[in-house]
Amino acid sequence: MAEPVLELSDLVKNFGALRATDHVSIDLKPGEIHALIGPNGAGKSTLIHQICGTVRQDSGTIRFAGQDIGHLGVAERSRLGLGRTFQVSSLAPEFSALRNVMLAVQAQQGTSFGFFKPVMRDASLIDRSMAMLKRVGLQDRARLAAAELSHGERRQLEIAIALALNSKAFLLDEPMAGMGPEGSKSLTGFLDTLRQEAPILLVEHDMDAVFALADRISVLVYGRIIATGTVEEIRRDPAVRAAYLGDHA
Ligand SMILES: Nc1ncnc2c1ncn2[C@@H]1O[C@H](COP(=O)(O)OP(=O)(O)OP(=O)(O)O)[C@@H](O)[C@H]1O
Repeated sequence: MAEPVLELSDLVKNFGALRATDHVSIDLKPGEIHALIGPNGAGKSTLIHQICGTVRQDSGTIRFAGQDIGHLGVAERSRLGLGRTFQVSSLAPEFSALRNVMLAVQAQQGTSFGFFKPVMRDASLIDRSMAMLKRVGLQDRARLAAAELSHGERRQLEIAIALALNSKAFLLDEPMAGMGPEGSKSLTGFLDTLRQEAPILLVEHDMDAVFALADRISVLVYGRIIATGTVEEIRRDPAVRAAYLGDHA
């Protein structure tokens, strides 16, 4: 059995009297898409934030690529290869798609805003960033400002950035949100190929996408994992049906 790329053990996070993460243990194995589903306010985003370091856990451990990362900052985790996209976009809206990718790569390399090598003249950086835009199908939109891209294209751009950062795992927080049926369908197809690059922890409410993509699903309710299993196991699970899936199953 392959070692997990990412492993959360007994993670706890309280916001005052509210326990948002209640002894959560899940892992992400090479090549898989592990979906995290659950009702609004169940604690899915809080969990993603703990993995990438924007929220610090009260107790429990987070192992990534063979090391304990629970004490590391956001930038260090990103440098180790944790690629993430958020519900709220982290793109620079006035910069071109290409420049957004280039800045992310530069920041990761720790060479940001060098005086001696202006970013837009760094040919190898441009080539690498263009290759990533091509990978997500945005090569013809490279010169447009991020603000001019459609919602779906901005999501693709965030994934291009995660790819450019040589991510060893992708954390995707509701990538289908705000997409029409066509957009969701094409993103589902894309995510299916993305798993070849690195495994994906996918927070998603779109159950069609989850059922189409997930190798395993974990169900979070009031901060606790109530079940982890294959699509079929989760669809059949009476506790999951009662707490979340209902008619979706
Ligand atoms: N910084 C914070 N301070 C206090 N409470 C918070 C904070 N962040 C989240 N919470 C609370 O923690 C709980 C879990 O929220 P979280 O956003 O993680 O849920 P979610 O499963 O991602 O929901 P959704 O599906 O709506 O995105 C909620 O009750 C929320 O109000």
